[in-house]
Amino acid sequence: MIVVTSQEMAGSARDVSGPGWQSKRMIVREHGMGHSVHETRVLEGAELHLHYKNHLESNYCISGEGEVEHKVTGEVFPIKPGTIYSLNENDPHILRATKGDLLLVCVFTPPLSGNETHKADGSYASE
Ligand SMILES: CC(=O)NCC[C@H](N)C(=O)O
Repeated sequence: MIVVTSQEMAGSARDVSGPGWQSKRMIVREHGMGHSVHETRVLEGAELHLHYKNHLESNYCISGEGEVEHKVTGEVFPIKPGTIYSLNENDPHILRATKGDLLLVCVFTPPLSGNETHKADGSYASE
């Protein structure tokens, strides 16, 4: 069994941040689960242009409010506590935190190794 706490992740090599976000990679590739699970905070007012070309990602909102815009279709979906959105087609998107920090439980497949930050195109490198 694998047990990891947010508290022990704080300040570790798997506590990673970028412009407007911070993420604790709690379950990662080395755990062998086939996915990674992160506690992600997107700071209020942040607008992230993301395109996970090499990964599928789901995000479940715990607190805060925001929206996710599909860059191709132009659709905009509100995000509030209890909302999950899944980028099942490697969808290019814009994530906005509009009211408070967005606190998300984030799942990546295939799993991240834990120390990734975004490339210029909004993706993470493949393995
Ligand atoms: C929602 C999103 O993709 N935020 C950026 C950080 C990412 N969730 C991660 O955990 O690396």
